[in-house]
Amino acid sequence: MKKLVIGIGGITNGGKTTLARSIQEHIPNSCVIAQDAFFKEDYMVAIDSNGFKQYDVLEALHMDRMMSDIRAWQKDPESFLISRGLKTTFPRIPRTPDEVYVLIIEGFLIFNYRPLNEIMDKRYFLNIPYELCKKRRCSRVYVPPDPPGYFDGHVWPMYLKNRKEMEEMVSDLVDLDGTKSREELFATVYEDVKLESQRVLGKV
Ligand SMILES: Nc1ncnc2c1ncn2[C@@H]1O[C@H](COP(=O)(O)OP(=O)(O)OP(=O)(O)O)[C@@H](O)[C@H]1O
Ligand SMILES: NC(=O)c1ccc[n+]([C@@H]2O[C@H](CO)[C@@H](O)[C@H]2O)c1
Repeated sequence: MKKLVIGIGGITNGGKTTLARSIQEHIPNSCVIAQDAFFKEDYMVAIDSNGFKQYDVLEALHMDRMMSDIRAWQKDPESFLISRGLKTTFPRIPRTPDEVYVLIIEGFLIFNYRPLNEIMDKRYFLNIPYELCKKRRCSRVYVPPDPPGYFDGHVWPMYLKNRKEMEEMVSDLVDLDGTKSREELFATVYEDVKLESQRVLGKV
């Protein structure tokens, strides 16, 4: 059985979730683990001197829990897919040498966390400019909702800080222009993931 782990990271509202889901829908035996599902409960998140909840830092996330889900997938991808209610195309017996299970790890701080970084075979980074990011973010409702001034007071400065840290840790990111259409982004990454799967199988 072969495995492929891809990371779809990037700026908030860059389109990570949209892209990850569309890849998952089109690649058989794939699944998504999304970092946003691991935010700590509101009362556990620190507050800065301006009263802003510090959500855009690794400390706001249960990274240990995220890693244990990932380890469960690594140990037995087929059972993991079944446990998530996803279909597998491979029969349990007999196994064929052409099986590739694909894990898509999606999130805004996935490349800043070393244990996660180490297990990814391919890393994509979705980026959009400040104005578009602010516009998209302001049209979304998070739980809890962003308080007034949150984007410029917390989200953007943290993005700049996290991005700098990430650039010191990883060098092989594939940059994706998040201003492109959903279809164009999907097509680019889909073709690449298919190629990576062939590579994992030793066919290219
Ligand atoms: N290629 C695109 N073109 C235009 N709008 C898009 C595109 N991709 C996603 N969107 C829209 O932008 C918003 C953010 O998308 P999405 O939730 O996929 O981003 P994200 O990076 O996962 O955000 P988050 O910061 O919550 O993690 C959504 O309203 C979505 O419909
Ligand atoms: N619990 C949540 O999902 C949550 C709560 C508050 C803020 N956020 C924001 O999610 C983004 C990453 O997708 C970050 O920029 C957080 O500010 C998420």
